Amino acid sequence: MSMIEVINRIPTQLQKIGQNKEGLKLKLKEFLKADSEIRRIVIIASGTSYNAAFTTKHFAENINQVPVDIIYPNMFVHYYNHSLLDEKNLYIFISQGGKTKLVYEALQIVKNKKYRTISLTETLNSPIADIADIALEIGSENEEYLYRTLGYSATCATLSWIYISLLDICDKINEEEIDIYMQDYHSMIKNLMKIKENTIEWYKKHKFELMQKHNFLFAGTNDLWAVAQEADIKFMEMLPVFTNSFELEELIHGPQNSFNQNIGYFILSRSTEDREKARSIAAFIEKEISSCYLIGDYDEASFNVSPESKYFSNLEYITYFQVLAYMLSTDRGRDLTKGIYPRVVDYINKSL
Ligand SMILES: O=P(O)(O)OC[C@H]1O[C@](O)(CO)[C@@H](O)[C@@H]1O
Repeated sequence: MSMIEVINRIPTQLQKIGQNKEGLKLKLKEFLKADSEIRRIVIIASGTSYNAAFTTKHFAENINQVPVDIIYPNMFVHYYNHSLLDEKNLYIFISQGGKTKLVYEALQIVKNKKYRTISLTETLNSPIADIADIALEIGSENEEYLYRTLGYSATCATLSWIYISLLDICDKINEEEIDIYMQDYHSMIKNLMKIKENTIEWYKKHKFELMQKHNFLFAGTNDLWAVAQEADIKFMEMLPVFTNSFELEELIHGPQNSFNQNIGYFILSRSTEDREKARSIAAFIEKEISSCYLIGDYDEASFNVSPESKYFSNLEYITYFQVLAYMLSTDRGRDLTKGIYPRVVDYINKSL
């Protein structure tokens, strides 16, 4: 099974996640029944799992009116002030593999305090799922590659439905409003394969230029910053080349000094969010340094994602980068079934 087939499976899996929303809500309701007040949502996760939490943070904070903190497991276990842990918080531990050592240790810390814990893993048959108060599935079922594409999109989708369910449990949303989210979610799902096809066409025209780049840089604002961060990690682990990502404005607070023509630049933007800033930075890079690809929802963009969704368009944007990472890594001759340095585990092991 090639990775593009995994990417092709994303719409079906997202569909299933949407269909499971009642089951998800019931599990959460049963768990939270005694006390549904949530002061903060605190998420502990690494890599792509962290990026999925980051991508949906803005949505969660807007609809639930509850702050969402996302903390790397190592920071949480060793350097976080554990006296800040609060029984009114909801702690979510995400690990697609279900056995990331520090996510497990972080969960143990919160569990020892008897505070509320939820795990999100690919399978419930995993050490992290075993010790959480409630164990939820991400919805990726069985992703074949370690370089997660389906897992990222599924984690974003499941988190979004968790956030909508939390509103529902507290009677802060009615059926019609839930239906608006569901229709919008389906519009996103329906558009993913079209974006995939358009990306392949776009890639054919830009392949020569992209193959010459030594590094890549991604920037965006709001949730597109999180998508930029996920694109960054995909290119880094798959192509593999060294990459970096920035919040849009931060791009010109230092990084611009290191720009050169060997870097491929991607600026993610929406017409409603900092469009002029994105255009100005792209024009600067394009005229002074090298090609800069504006990835947006408008015609002047180098690639128009043409998103159909209002609330879940980040999953439309990431499709472009998932497909591009696959195309570039394949054309560079990368075998995605193997890590570049499997011997790393002789030095340090991240898994239980
Ligand atoms: O979600 P998990 O299984 O804890 O893994 C964390 C990260 O480690 C990787 O598997 C490898 O870096 C990433 O793909 C993933 O995001």
